[in-house]
Amino acid sequence: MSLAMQQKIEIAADKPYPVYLGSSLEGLGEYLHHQFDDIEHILIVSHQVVADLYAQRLMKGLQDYRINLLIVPAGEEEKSLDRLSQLTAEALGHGTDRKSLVIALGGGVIGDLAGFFASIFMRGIRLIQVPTTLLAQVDSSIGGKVAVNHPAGKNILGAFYPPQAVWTDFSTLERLPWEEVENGLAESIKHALIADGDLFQFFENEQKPIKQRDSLIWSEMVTRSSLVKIRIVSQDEREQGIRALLNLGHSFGHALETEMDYRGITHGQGVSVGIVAAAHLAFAKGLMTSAEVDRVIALLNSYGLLTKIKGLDSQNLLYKMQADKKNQGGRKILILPQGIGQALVSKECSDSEILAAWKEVLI
Ligand SMILES: NC(=O)c1ccc[n+]([C@@H]2O[C@H](COP(=O)([O-])OP(=O)(O)OC[C@H]3O[C@@H](n4cnc5c(N)ncnc54)[C@H](O)[C@@H]3O)[C@@H](O)[C@H]2O)c1
Ligand SMILES: O=C(O)C(=O)C[C@@H](O)[C@H](O)[C@H](O)COP(=O)(O)O
Ligand SMILES: [Zn+2]
Repeated sequence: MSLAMQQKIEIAADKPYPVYLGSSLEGLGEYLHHQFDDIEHILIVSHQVVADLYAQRLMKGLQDYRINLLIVPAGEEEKSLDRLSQLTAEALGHGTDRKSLVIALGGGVIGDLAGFFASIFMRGIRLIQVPTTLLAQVDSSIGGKVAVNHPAGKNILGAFYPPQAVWTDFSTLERLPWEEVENGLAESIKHALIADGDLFQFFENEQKPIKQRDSLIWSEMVTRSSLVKIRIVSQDEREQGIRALLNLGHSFGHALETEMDYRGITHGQGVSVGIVAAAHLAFAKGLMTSAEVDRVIALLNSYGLLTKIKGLDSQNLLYKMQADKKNQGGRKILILPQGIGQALVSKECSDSEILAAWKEVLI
């Protein structure tokens, strides 16, 4: 995969920040030198596998800084208060102070965990997101949501904490295992379904080059999908309105993840099954035709994404949905697709309609 030209896109927010698409890991040091004159110490938070692949390249540009690399075990279950506490102890042991910078080098788990750590350590220290999974590049690194999970609810403890910058190097996706690509595709297809019908068609038409990891098509896929997220969070940083659409599939997906104790299911798989459930609910509400529901399921299936799940109880899952952050006054609020390329926020879904949607995806 060759390096594409770097593109800088500014996110409109209370504190605007840039997303650099198609940048190079080696170039981050020069950027930091140029932007900040008061950083001496950097904490890089990563997984071992990612550090083995990319820490050296990143550190090439960081020779003038005192660097500590903190390794977090991989897995959604590590996005926890326990791991946050462990990170805090390690950071203090390394003399981290208010002028230190955190670099989150990894996927969404690292971005959310290290990001939440940065948001609360000494009441907040600076953060740069360096996303290395497809999911993190198109979704989690953008928009400032950071969090850890709780046994009773996904991302229940968190913050809106914009980074100083998002530094996206497409070449880090070269060695990403296909099952992790699938997780990113779930969110990318979600972006297409809620806001960009042409992107949905792109996913339908470009299956071969996407599966073959054609570098130009991948750059286009990451860029177009990131642009959907950038456009939405720039209009509504704190989810007062349109940003909620990015939660399509998540009321169902988060319930699955919580019910399974964040093990044996990935976030992307939960989202993929959740999109299917939301599409069935949208059909029941007259918002989608059955042909459109079939089109969504066919696209997810064509990339090998999960569209049904075994061995779970719909009543338990309905109960888990009570922890959804979109709910108001005990009423469930769901995001429903409206055809292909549009979505809406629905406050009108009854428990029996939601249970019926669950039954469509449970086997
Ligand atoms: N903050 C947000 O807006 C937001 C958005 C979407 C998802 N999320 C969160 O993101 C998390 C899921 O993120 P994810 O799907 O990236 O999973 P992940 O962070 O667990 O990464 C998946 C696996 O890929 C490995 N990996 C990472 N980069 C690699 C690379 N370049 N090459 C090879 N292996 C690599 C990791 O070590 C890990 O084992 C969930 O916790 C979800 O809630 C947050
Ligand atoms: O950025 C957002 O807003 C999203 O909803 C993106 C989601 O893909 C992501 O999983 C997010 O972390 C979910 O947010 P939450 O508020 O439901 O925890
Ligand atoms: Zn998500």
